[in-house]
Amino acid sequence: MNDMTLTERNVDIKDIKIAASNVQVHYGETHAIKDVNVSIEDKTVTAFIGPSGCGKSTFLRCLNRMNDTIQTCSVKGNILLDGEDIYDKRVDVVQLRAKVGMVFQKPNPFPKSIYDNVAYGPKIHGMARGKSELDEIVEKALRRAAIWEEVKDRLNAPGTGLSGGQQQRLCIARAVATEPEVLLMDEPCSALDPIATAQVEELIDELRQRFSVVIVTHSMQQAARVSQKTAFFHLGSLVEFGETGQIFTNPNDPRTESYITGRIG
Ligand SMILES: Nc1ncnc2c1ncn2[C@@H]1O[C@H](COP(=O)(O)OP(=O)(O)OP(=O)(O)O)[C@@H](O)[C@H]1O
Repeated sequence: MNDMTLTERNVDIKDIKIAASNVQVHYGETHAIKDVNVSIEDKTVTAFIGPSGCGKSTFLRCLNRMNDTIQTCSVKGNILLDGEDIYDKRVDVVQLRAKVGMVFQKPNPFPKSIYDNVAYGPKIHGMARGKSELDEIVEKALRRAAIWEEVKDRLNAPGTGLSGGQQQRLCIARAVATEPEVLLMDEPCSALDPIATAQVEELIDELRQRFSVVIVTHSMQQAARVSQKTAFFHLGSLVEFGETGQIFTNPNDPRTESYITGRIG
């Protein structure tokens, strides 16, 4: 993808959080991702869009090695986080996933209390020296996920007892509690009503002040609202990547244009 080289996009190398090159993904015989090159910038929301089955989620899962959990899946190519190869044999995937957190399509709180959902990651990563430090981390994460006021009086209640929108914000709190550098979100609003969606979108905008967010979405309105960069995938290839405004108003590739005008999808 020549239009994404650093020089042409005028992006300083220090602003690149994740650099993926020549990424290929197979599920057995299925060639799901075909030679994808993309640079994800720091403190930016990047949206992955494209028709169903084009490989958006597969590529997203490459960025924190979530595909490792799928037996038939093989990932080739190079993915660097701050210049370091995340597929290097020496990389501890648990640490990697704390740095590159993930929020899934369906809210999936653990069958534990609200407090324990958020405290779990910081505990296993030894981030707190005692109970009061852990309490602070939990409160900070719940505040950042804009759900503190709603749950502060029932931290010991089960996370699964919250509404869908609250559960998703709890999952976001759980993901931000380990102080990630990148947050991957796979259709985070697809199970939410418009009010909860608006809350999560507002939150995404706040989160990007601190780190880079990559969001897979089927909603072009959502991509246009929340992202600064957009990547359009089609049949496993990254067809076009650029400023969100440009992709939606003046795409370079006819396939992007067909998708955003509703002719393919
Ligand atoms: N676990 C899996 N095993 C086998 N094939 C898979 C698996 N997950 C995805 N695929 C295949 O890989 C391709 C890309 O799928 P992927 O889910 O990444 O697309 P997507 O763009 O995220 O789709 P959607 O928008 O429908 O969620 C598809 O052909 C899909 O059938």
